[in-house]
Amino acid sequence: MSSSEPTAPEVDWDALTAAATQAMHAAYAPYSDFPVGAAALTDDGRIITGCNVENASYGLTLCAECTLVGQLRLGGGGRIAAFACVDASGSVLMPCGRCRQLLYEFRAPGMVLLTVSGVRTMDEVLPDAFGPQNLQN
Ligand SMILES: O=c1ccn([C@H]2C[C@H](O)[C@@H](CO)O2)c(=O)[nH]1
Ligand SMILES: [Zn+2]
Repeated sequence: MSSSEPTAPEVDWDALTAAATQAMHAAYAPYSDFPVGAAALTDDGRIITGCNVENASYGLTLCAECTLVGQLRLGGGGRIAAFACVDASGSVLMPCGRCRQLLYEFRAPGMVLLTVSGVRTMDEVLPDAFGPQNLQN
Protein backbone atom coordinates (compact mmCIF):
# COMPACT_ATOMS: atom_id res chain seq x y z
CA MET A 1 0.00 0.00 0.00
CA SER A 2 1.31 3.44 -0.83
CA SER A 3 1.76 5.85 2.06
CA SER A 4 -0.79 8.23 0.53
CA GLU A 5 -3.62 5.71 0.93
CA PRO A 6 -5.63 6.18 4.10
CA THR A 7 -5.76 3.24 6.45
CA ALA A 8 -8.93 2.15 8.21
CA PRO A 9 -8.84 3.02 11.90
CA GLU A 10 -8.92 0.44 14.66
CA VAL A 11 -12.53 0.55 15.71
CA ASP A 12 -14.21 -0.86 18.81
CA TRP A 13 -17.42 -1.81 17.03
CA ASP A 14 -18.97 -3.14 20.25
CA ALA A 15 -18.53 0.26 21.90
CA LEU A 16 -19.90 2.03 18.84
CA THR A 17 -22.98 -0.17 18.55
CA ALA A 18 -23.56 0.15 22.31
CA ALA A 19 -23.52 3.94 21.95
CA ALA A 20 -25.90 3.67 18.99
CA THR A 21 -28.25 1.47 21.02
CA GLN A 22 -28.24 3.96 23.88
CA ALA A 23 -29.02 6.80 21.46
CA MET A 24 -31.82 4.74 19.92
CA HIS A 25 -33.70 5.04 23.22
CA ALA A 26 -33.98 8.81 22.62
CA ALA A 27 -35.64 8.30 19.22
CA TYR A 28 -39.01 9.88 18.50
CA ALA A 29 -40.62 7.44 16.08
CA PRO A 30 -44.37 7.28 16.81
CA TYR A 31 -45.28 6.99 13.11
CA SER A 32 -43.01 4.21 11.92
CA ASP A 33 -42.52 2.64 15.34
CA PHE A 34 -38.99 2.05 14.10
CA PRO A 35 -36.52 3.76 16.44
CA VAL A 36 -32.96 4.04 15.16
CA GLY A 37 -29.73 4.96 16.91
CA ALA A 38 -26.50 5.99 15.22
CA ALA A 39 -22.98 6.45 16.52
CA ALA A 40 -19.77 7.66 15.00
CA LEU A 41 -16.15 7.72 16.03
CA THR A 42 -14.59 11.06 15.15
CA ASP A 43 -11.09 11.44 13.80
CA ASP A 44 -10.03 12.85 17.18
CA GLY A 45 -11.41 9.87 19.10
CA ARG A 46 -14.81 11.10 20.29
CA ILE A 47 -18.02 9.12 20.03
CA ILE A 48 -21.03 11.12 18.88
CA THR A 49 -24.57 9.83 18.49
CA GLY A 50 -27.92 10.51 16.87
CA CYS A 51 -31.47 9.20 16.83
CA ASN A 52 -34.33 9.50 14.36
CA VAL A 53 -36.88 12.23 15.00
CA GLU A 54 -40.12 11.84 13.08
CA ASN A 55 -42.82 14.36 12.26
CA ALA A 56 -46.57 14.20 11.66
CA SER A 57 -45.86 15.27 8.09
CA TYR A 58 -43.90 12.00 7.69
CA GLY A 59 -41.75 13.46 4.92
CA LEU A 60 -39.96 15.81 7.31
CA THR A 61 -38.58 12.91 9.32
CA LEU A 62 -34.99 13.28 10.42
CA CYS A 63 -33.00 10.07 10.20
CA ALA A 64 -30.63 9.27 13.04
CA GLU A 65 -27.77 10.28 10.77
CA CYS A 66 -29.20 13.80 10.47
CA THR A 67 -29.15 14.43 14.19
CA LEU A 68 -25.73 12.80 14.44
CA VAL A 69 -24.32 15.27 11.94
CA GLY A 70 -25.86 18.07 14.00
CA GLN A 71 -24.13 16.70 17.07
CA LEU A 72 -20.85 16.53 15.16
CA ARG A 73 -21.07 20.22 14.35
CA LEU A 74 -22.29 21.23 17.81
CA GLY A 75 -19.44 19.28 19.38
CA GLY A 76 -16.82 21.36 17.64
CA GLY A 77 -16.74 19.74 14.21
CA GLY A 78 -14.32 17.11 13.07
CA ARG A 79 -14.62 14.22 10.67
CA ILE A 80 -16.19 10.78 10.91
CA ALA A 81 -13.75 7.88 11.02
CA ALA A 82 -16.24 5.09 11.70
CA PHE A 83 -20.04 4.79 11.74
CA ALA A 84 -22.71 2.33 12.82
CA CYS A 85 -26.46 2.44 13.27
CA VAL A 86 -28.88 -0.02 14.78
CA ASP A 87 -32.58 -0.68 15.09
CA ALA A 88 -34.53 -1.60 18.21
CA SER A 89 -33.51 -5.23 17.98
CA GLY A 90 -29.85 -4.24 17.86
CA SER A 91 -29.50 -5.23 14.21
CA VAL A 92 -27.15 -3.20 12.06
CA LEU A 93 -28.91 -0.92 9.57
CA MET A 94 -27.75 0.49 6.28
CA PRO A 95 -27.95 4.29 6.11
CA CYS A 96 -30.49 5.39 3.50
CA GLY A 97 -29.23 7.02 0.31
CA ARG A 98 -29.66 10.56 1.59
CA CYS A 99 -27.76 9.74 4.75
CA ARG A 100 -24.88 8.17 2.86
CA GLN A 101 -24.52 11.58 1.21
CA LEU A 102 -24.69 13.34 4.60
CA LEU A 103 -22.00 11.06 5.99
CA TYR A 104 -19.86 11.46 2.88
CA GLU A 105 -19.64 15.21 3.46
CA PHE A 106 -18.00 14.69 6.85
CA ARG A 107 -15.95 11.56 6.17
CA ALA A 108 -12.40 11.26 7.39
CA PRO A 109 -9.94 9.63 4.97
CA GLY A 110 -10.47 5.87 5.20
CA MET A 111 -13.86 6.15 6.92
CA VAL A 112 -15.46 2.77 7.55
CA LEU A 113 -19.06 1.75 8.22
CA LEU A 114 -20.48 -1.31 9.92
CA THR A 115 -22.93 -2.75 7.38
CA VAL A 116 -25.09 -5.82 6.88
CA SER A 117 -22.25 -7.26 4.79
CA GLY A 118 -19.42 -6.39 7.17
CA VAL A 119 -17.14 -3.40 7.49
CA ARG A 120 -17.17 -1.29 4.34
CA THR A 121 -15.53 1.91 3.21
CA MET A 122 -17.49 5.02 2.33
CA ASP A 123 -16.51 4.51 -1.29
CA GLU A 124 -18.05 1.03 -1.23
CA VAL A 125 -21.41 2.24 0.06
CA LEU A 126 -21.48 5.41 -2.07
CA PRO A 127 -19.29 4.86 -5.13
CA ASP A 128 -18.43 7.76 -7.41
CA ALA A 129 -20.04 10.12 -4.92
CA PHE A 130 -21.02 13.65 -5.68
CA GLY A 131 -19.22 15.90 -3.24
CA PRO A 132 -17.53 19.22 -2.61
CA GLN A 133 -14.92 18.29 -5.20
CA ASN A 134 -17.59 18.54 -7.91
CA LEU A 135 -18.28 22.17 -7.09
CA GLN A 136 -14.79 23.25 -8.11
CA ASN A 137 -14.66 24.65 -11.60
O1 LIG B 1 -30.46 4.33 8.52
C1 LIG B 1 -31.60 4.68 8.85
C2 LIG B 1 -32.76 4.09 8.34
C3 LIG B 1 -33.98 4.53 8.78
N1 LIG B 1 -34.07 5.52 9.70
C4 LIG B 1 -35.38 5.95 10.22
C5 LIG B 1 -36.19 6.89 9.39
C6 LIG B 1 -37.59 6.62 9.90
O2 LIG B 1 -37.83 7.40 11.07
C7 LIG B 1 -37.56 5.16 10.31
C8 LIG B 1 -38.26 4.25 9.31
O3 LIG B 1 -37.73 4.43 8.03
O4 LIG B 1 -36.20 4.81 10.40
C9 LIG B 1 -32.95 6.11 10.22
O5 LIG B 1 -33.04 6.99 11.07
N2 LIG B 1 -31.76 5.69 9.75
ZN1 LIG C 1 -31.53 8.42 6.20
